[in-house]
Amino acid sequence: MSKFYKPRNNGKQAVIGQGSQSRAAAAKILAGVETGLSLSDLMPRFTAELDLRDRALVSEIVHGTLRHRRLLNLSLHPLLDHKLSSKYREVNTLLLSAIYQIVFMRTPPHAVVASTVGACALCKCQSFTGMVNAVLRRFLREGAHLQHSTEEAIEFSFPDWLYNKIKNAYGDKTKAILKASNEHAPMWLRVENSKIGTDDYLVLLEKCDIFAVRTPFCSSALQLEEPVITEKLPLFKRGRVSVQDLAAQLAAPLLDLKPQMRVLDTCSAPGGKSAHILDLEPTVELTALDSDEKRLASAKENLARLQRNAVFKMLDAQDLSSLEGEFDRILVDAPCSGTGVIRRHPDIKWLRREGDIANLTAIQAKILDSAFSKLKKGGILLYTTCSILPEENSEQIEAFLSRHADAKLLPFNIFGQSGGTFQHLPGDDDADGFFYARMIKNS
Ligand SMILES: C[S@@+](CC[C@H](N)C(=O)[O-])C[C@H]1O[C@@H](n2cnc3c(N)ncnc32)[C@H](O)[C@@H]1O
Repeated sequence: MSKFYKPRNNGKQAVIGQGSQSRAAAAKILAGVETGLSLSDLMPRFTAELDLRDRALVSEIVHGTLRHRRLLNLSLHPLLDHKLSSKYREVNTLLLSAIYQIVFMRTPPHAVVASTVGACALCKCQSFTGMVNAVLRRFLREGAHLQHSTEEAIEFSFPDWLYNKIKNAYGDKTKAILKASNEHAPMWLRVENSKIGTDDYLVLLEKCDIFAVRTPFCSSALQLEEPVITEKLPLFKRGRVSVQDLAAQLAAPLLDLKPQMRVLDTCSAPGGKSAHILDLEPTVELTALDSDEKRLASAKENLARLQRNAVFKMLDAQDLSSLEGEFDRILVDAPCSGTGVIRRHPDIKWLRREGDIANLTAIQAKILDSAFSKLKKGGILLYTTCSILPEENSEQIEAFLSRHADAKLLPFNIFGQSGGTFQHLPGDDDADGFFYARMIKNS
């Protein structure tokens, strides 16, 4: 007997019921992640035809299934008599996402089964309709229980290599980090305070029945009670507000900007911190670089919405020798593992490979060195990542300081604490995981 499920043509036509389209889109997106593509590429591609409600449903199914993938697999595995060939990836992702909907979303089981069975045809696997139906019915018959594991990496659905790195770095705090990384992230706004006060914007939000709270850590930040689409935010199109996590909003103020300064943002796209720099000090001469053409275009678009100007350049920041002159302030918001923002991008858990980390740390070190060579004496370089791994953060900065005798840490206060570097952990203060290091070049 074959080890794999065989497609069967049993002559039955699956009924494509209401909701099948969104289930099929979710299954295709999840299968795409398994082939190494990111959610930011896949979501727009597979949800373009759906209305806003279905898009939100697909997003919830996809994010949740990725958050709990190992546990869902653990629960699915005993229900399968054979393996599913990778040729029929969508069958597997349909089943995983159906279990997610039944257990975590508490969607009525009959609706999940009907829409998932109907989605088989839309995923070009109608020959698996009977099998999908049988597996889900068995899951329900046997109590619809999620299997659990005593292994933390499985229980919190992290790949072993990443779990081990986090455990080595954080010991007892590991469980809290994993738990926070699997939770829904709140939506934070950054009010453009050079144009409108935070309290005034809060009033505008309330008039639109959108409720938000302030934080003691940052005067421009508002945390929404419920996420909304940006189209619903008052004056969004007119550039009075941006969506930006609290931890990211705490970066630009550390640059201690002054009027007319020359400022370099080495890794600027999609422009979140460039925009904040220009809001804090609109008179600075900002050069915004990125090595990715498409992403740089999105930074340009964002700054245009905010009615800000910068000199944009597509450039690999590992070699800045072509850039003229020196800068008073440099931000290196480096490409990183993204391990501090898994709660927003759960695909990171499955897309990153252990070997990526050494590549990233090498690139970060080169960007830091080339950026420092462009810093004026007495100038400030701010290094940030949305990573929680020491090799990209504290160890990276230790190595940098040992290479540059003319660099020294410049202490700062953040989240009520002070130091020359700061590692924020995901979920603390309702913000993302983020690392900050501020250096000054000796004059
Ligand atoms: C963390 S993101 C930057 C986010 C941005 N600072 C913001 O606040 O919106 C890192 C960026 O670095 C860019 N990048 C990666 N390698 C680079 C390199 N060698 N030189 C310049 N930019 C690079 C990526 O394309 C990506 O846009």
